[in-house]
Amino acid sequence: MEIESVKLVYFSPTGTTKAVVQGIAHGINPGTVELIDITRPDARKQPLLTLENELLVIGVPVYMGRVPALLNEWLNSIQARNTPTVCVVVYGNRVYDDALLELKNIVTKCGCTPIACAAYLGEHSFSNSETPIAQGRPDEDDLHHAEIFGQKIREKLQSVSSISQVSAVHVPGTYPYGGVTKLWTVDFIAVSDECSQCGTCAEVCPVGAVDAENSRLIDIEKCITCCACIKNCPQSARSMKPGLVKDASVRLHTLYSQRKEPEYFI
Ligand SMILES: Cc1cc2nc3c(=O)[nH]c(=O)nc-3n(C[C@H](O)[C@H](O)[C@H](O)COP(=O)(O)O)c2cc1C
Repeated sequence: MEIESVKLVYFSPTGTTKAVVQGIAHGINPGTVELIDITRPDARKQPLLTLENELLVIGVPVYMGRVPALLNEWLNSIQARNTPTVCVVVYGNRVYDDALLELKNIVTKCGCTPIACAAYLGEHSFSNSETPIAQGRPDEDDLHHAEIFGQKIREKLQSVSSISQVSAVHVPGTYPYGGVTKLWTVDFIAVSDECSQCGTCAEVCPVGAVDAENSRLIDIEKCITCCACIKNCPQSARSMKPGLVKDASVRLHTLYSQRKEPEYFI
């Protein structure tokens, strides 16, 4: 099978998932790559339709060992017809639990044919200069790994003449899934006087939780604690208040300091 085009789909509030799937696409080296960034709420209003002659690469971060629940509706609405698909989860050096299996099962139900899956490492959303967790990842080695994985995907597809000949992929995980889908409802963002009300935080929020006129106003019922607003603030005016999320950051920094390596299944 020749790959003519790749649809690169990603949800990536702090950019690590995007970097990983782009690294994989680099290795696949197709004619064209269409980026489908589903991070912003507007982008998730548009359903995805794909066919057998396209390759779909879908990347999501791991939230509490699961596929982020806010993506369920959009992911389940994908309309595919035997589309060869690569499932990728990116996690912050703790665990990915059953998230990869969950993503694979969701896309299979939508008509996709998983041909390869992988779990990569990304700097943890809760990481900061005081309590770094997987800081700087994906790094050069991770991106090299992603490129090699991309080349292997290409070779796998080139070794068959139709999608029906592709061997099944097995990934770790069990069903019913472990992990947690309900995220914390927590008021954890401190905004300093450095804030210039530039509106970047509202723009980058994947769930529209930050008020565009007053960046101090955060709807904590909507907030998914992704930290995109903290990490993207041009004035570094946003940080974590003492409490649940900051404590988690300290705990993760202490418990998960040992470097984990990416894995692929093909
Ligand atoms: C609410 C939430 C839950 C998370 N749960 C996990 C987890 O269970 N295991 C893990 O290793 N990392 C976890 N992370 C970290 C992210 O998976 C990781 O930082 C990822 O690289 C973020 O992707 P992004 O840069 O594309 O936003 C969590 C992050 C958030 C915000």
